[in-house]
Amino acid sequence: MTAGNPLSQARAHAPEDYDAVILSSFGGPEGQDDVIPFLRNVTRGRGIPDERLEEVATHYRANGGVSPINAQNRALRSALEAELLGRGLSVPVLWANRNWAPYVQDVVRECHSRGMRKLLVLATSAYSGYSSCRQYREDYGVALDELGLADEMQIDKVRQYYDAEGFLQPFVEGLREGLARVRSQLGPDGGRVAVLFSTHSVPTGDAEASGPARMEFEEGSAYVAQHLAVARTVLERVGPEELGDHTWDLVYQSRSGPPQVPWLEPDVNDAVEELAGRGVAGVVIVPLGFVSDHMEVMWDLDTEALQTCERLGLPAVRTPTAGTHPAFVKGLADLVEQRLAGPDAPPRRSTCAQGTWFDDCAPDCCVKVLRGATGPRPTIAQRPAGEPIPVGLDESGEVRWA
Ligand SMILES: CC1=C(CCC(=O)O)c2cc3nc(cc4[nH]c(cc5[nH]c(cc1n2)c(C)c5CCC(=O)O)c(CCC(=O)O)c4C)C(CCC(=O)O)=C3C
Ligand SMILES: [Fe+2]
Repeated sequence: MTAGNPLSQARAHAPEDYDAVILSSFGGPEGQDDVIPFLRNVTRGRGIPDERLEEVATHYRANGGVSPINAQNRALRSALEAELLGRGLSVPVLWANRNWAPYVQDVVRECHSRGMRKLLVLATSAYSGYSSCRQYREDYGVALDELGLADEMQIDKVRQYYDAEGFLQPFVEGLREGLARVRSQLGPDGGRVAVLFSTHSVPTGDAEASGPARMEFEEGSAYVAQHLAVARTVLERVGPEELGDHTWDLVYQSRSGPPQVPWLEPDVNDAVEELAGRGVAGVVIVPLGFVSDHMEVMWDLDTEALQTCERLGLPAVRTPTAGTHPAFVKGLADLVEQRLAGPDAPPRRSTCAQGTWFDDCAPDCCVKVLRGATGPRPTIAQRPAGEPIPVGLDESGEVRWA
């Protein structure tokens, strides 16, 4: 999709003069004493069993109580600011987290006291869904509400960018290298290699609620459909020659929550067991759901899933996430530039979907009502009630609004 296309125009917010961009992330502990307070922040009001918290704490404890995510975000923040400056855009890039300092509410308050009134949020999360999109919108909606600043400040958010070239490219390169490494361990007779695209599992209810309520998606879920679309594009880019004899699947990791609540499956470890039973010779795990090699990648894939492969005698590789890959930093800068008032914004392009995702979500997009609440929490980046919302696609792939 390009700038001149009426479809992408309908999805796009008008350009604005933003005072700052806020790189918005999950946050993580910076030492042993932070681990439990961090996990309490993450799970507040969410019914994660205590045993699960103790279990997850060990992942952080084994790494000195430090999550790699904060260092990765500091590096991404400065790389993005430098890239924007290189394009003549001297907008400051700040950093804020949901679950650890610097907290969203503190950063918003600080921006306000420095006279900033228009902010643009860029989340470290590429897909649609409650945890990956709407919850970021709520972080800011709730902060504005609690600070009493909703009338004084405008906070917008960059669209979901799962289909952006810069997000995709590191996965393409990683899969190429991963395949070569696994095949070199398989020897001359080779064999079938399983490509496992791994993402964060979510409750099936969240998966089904992802995307505008009346739009239809493959497997009934925008979250799942977007991952499938990216996986297929990555495979297409790598090409049949380099893929060779292979099979591929979308698999899930990092499940939590009470066992009676259904989450997306199969788990990556179960998938590996099953493939071993079917005679697969090697495995390449592509962490498709993540933008950096944080704890969920380091532990759930590099420690657990690769151990499962080793136990089954399968040569296996986990490929990198985007991190601060130059293509990713450029891609994020393009997304920001498309939102800033200016003459030469790069065109909005999608590598794999029917047009890029919406800048502003419908009120019913990815809705989740938290336990004990009477309705959804306040959000930013939402189309006002009463405005047309996307309800489906016609035969030519154009969005229908009603
Ligand atoms: C979709 C999704 C993403 C990807 C999108 C995005 O990036 O936002 C993501 C990322 C992350 N999840 C992370 C960590 C955790 N997630 C938890 C719990 C949960 N995640 C969920 C979903 C997601 N999570 C859900 C539905 C829960 C259940 C409870 C709840 O609804 O909140 C828990 C609680 C304990 C447990 O794991 O059981 C922890 C510690 C870290 C930090 C890693 C680090 O420190 O390096 C990151 C980047
Ligand atoms: Fe998570």
